[in-house]
Amino acid sequence: MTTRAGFVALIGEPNAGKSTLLNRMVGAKVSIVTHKVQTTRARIRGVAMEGDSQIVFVDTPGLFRPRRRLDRAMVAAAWGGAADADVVVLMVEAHRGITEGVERILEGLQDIGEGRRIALAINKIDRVQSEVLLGLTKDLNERYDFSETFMISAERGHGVDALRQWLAQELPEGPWLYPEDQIADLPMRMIAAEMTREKLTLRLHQELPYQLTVETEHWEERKDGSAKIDQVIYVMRDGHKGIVLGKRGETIKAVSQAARAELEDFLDRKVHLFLQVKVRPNWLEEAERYSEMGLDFKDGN
Ligand SMILES: Nc1nc2c(ncn2[C@@H]2O[C@H](COP(=O)(O)OP(=O)(O)OP(=O)(O)O)[C@@H](O)[C@H]2O)c(=O)[nH]1
Repeated sequence: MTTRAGFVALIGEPNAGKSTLLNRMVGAKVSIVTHKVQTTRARIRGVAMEGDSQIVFVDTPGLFRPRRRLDRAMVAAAWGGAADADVVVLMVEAHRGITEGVERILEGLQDIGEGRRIALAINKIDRVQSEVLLGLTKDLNERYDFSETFMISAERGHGVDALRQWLAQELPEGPWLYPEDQIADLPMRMIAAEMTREKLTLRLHQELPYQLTVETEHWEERKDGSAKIDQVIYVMRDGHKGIVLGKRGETIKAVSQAARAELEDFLDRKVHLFLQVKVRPNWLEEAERYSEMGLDFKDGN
């Protein structure tokens, strides 16, 4: 049997549908989808098996114009992920077409495209008429010579199998990177932290977009089959702590319940989730935090 294995980077503007596509291809909720933009802060990978190929997905943060230092790290991470990948898939939203952001990514592709397979996936085709789609396909292929174009709806699953099959056959021959039986629990701690962060983001809306981070500190498998998970929510200021806790602890309680329910669903067993809120000032500026969030692709990690 000839096995294949390699890395696939999904790139695109924030909200393009990268997480949704990743979840579909991997078949489990490994990367968190919310309606807010720029939610994918960490490098979260999922692994999909397709025939004899093992596809390791790198879900990059949104590529957007850097503003703060963290944003620059995110952009570097996004391109770093693409530059390390065997195959890159650029996702473009069908109804938005060639935006300024897409233009910038197309320019960036010129630098990393050398000797790499780059596919175009026009996503959200459920939102446009076919004439629009054909026009967009033509325009994009005139600007960049894509190896292949796919028209997909990540949300509805249209075209996703074809894309996954194509990716599988494009990967280099070689041994699998992860033992098949380990795939499911690859980044469990990270997934769990992302679930809590998603619930916080949904609950707090505009109040605290970036200034918090969640880490899973402890994970204990109990004899009765349940899991005890301890997480810390780090905020930047004392004032933020109060917001996360809410009046009489209502916010944190609701977040904890929602996250626990999702974790139980995902793990298919009982979960005891303990959340703590701690202040860690200036974490945005701490370089080592970047690496914990998986943002330093280039440093051999
Ligand atoms: N109509 C439609 N909506 C979609 C489709 N795919 C994704 N979406 C929606 O688009 C929004 C963004 O999807 P995400 O998967 O979070 O996008 P992302 O590219 O990972 O976003 P960032 O994490 O910000 O980089 C969500 O509300 C999805 O439900 C699709 O095929 N059709």
